[in-house]
Amino acid sequence: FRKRQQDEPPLMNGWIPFLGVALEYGKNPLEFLRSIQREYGDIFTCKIAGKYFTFVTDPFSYSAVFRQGRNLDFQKFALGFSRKVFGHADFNAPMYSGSYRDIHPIFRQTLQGPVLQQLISTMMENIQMVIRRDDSFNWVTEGLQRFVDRIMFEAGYLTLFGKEDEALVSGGGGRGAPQWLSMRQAMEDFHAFDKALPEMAAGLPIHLHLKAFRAREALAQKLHHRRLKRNKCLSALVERRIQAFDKMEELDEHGKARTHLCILWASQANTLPATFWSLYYMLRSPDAMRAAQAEVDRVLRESGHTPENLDKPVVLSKDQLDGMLVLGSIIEEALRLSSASIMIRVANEHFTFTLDSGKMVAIRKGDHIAMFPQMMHMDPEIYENPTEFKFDRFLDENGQRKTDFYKNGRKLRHFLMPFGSGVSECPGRFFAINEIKQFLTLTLCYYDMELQDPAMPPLTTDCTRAGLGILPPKQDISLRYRLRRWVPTHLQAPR
Ligand code: HEM
Repeated sequence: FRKRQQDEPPLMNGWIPFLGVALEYGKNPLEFLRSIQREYGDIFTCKIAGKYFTFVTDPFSYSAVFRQGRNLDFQKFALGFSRKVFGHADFNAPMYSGSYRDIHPIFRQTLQGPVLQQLISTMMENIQMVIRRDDSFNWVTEGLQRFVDRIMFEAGYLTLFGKEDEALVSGGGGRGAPQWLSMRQAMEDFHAFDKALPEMAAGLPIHLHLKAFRAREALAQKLHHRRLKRNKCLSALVERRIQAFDKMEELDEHGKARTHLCILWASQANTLPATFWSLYYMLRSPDAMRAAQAEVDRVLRESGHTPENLDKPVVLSKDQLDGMLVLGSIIEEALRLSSASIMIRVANEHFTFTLDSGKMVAIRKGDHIAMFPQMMHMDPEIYENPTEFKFDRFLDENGQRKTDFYKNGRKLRHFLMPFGSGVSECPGRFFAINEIKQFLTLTLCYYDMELQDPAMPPLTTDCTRAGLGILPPKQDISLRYRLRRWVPTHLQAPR
């Protein structure tokens, strides 16, 4: 057990060798960290599974962490973690680290700025392609999570990795079915792998999780370069990464495929539950439904969806989606309630860290600095009744996006961080918000939807995701829906 040195933060060694406080932390990180914060203040160190994590819990001090770029490293931890779970090469090693430095910026270059429009247009087509395959004009019941995953997994996958050539998939015969069947299998594999991820994050080798291991390898098979290169409409992100990894001669084909698996996971693992919560909270709140439906109707009307072109797919620009502030607020509120990401940096050197309060603490080389924004998202001083869903929490009195939130009478710079912040901030965040907006818009346009049992007590989250992002619900819930024969609501007779 390590001893606390002078000027170091309070230290929680726990009483179990190696594990430290891992069990208490893993059971419910939010409650555990809150209780330590109450006792020891805004900064403290916990031993978790053999490593030392110094938690910075004061949101005003987050900027001080982000300013420590020289002393605190993000890549080392992120690449080490990703290598462990996805099984790709060690890109921290000298033989790869030079070339990998050129690969990382591809995220920002292909997921942000003007190129985003193309990604959004493809996603719009793909969501509608999946919805239009549906023929449930009579009421059907399905798990809400299943409904969301079925549509969003396939649409998101095809948007990034392109569509397989149907003639090749079906041996030249069938139309349509093989692509979706192969997507359904990929979705099952994705869930089998993703479910085991928290345990792998805690250190369990994937080989002890045979089902997850097989699922990971099956997914990687689909992402071999020779197969991806045959696909139509590859995203710029995947195309550029294929070119870059092809230049790394040391990597074999399966090793390259595993690097694409990281992208598949990053693009789906948080988006699926975030979409689930956005739709769930919207359906539960009559006020949210009314406001969202009015916004969707307005935008559809503006983009010319008239009775003459009802059979044509809905097309919305990025600007139109950006202007959908009610949906934006619903999504941000759902993210606030369900996000439990942990942000981690590793100290390159011994250094002194100065908190916003002016207090100084000594940080040891090799220790991890951790931020857990869920503590801020659930702080009643910042968000009144923090466990309640308020669809317009992120709208001001003029209906614009609200950005002023306060603690101790001071305005917060960081008040909502489901996507992290600083150097490691999620590069896919703009795409993610847009694709959830597209999903909500299109499901409101194409379906009548209601929860089977609206009076059921609110779903709770499963709080054991080891800081890996958006928490899934503890269980699924039944959704009733039927297609509306492609008629946008503003063109329907009042119901
Ligand atoms: C609601 C959906 C999403 C949420 C909540 C989310 C959240 C996050 C978070 C918390 C991180 C790590 C930040 C950190 O460690 O500080 C991250 C990283 C990342 N995300 Fe997202 N994400 C979402 C969707 C997406 C999508 C759709 C994509 C891609 C198309 C994507 C691509 C990535 C990538 C590539 C990284 C790693 C960045 C790096 O290594 O620098 N994410 N995301």
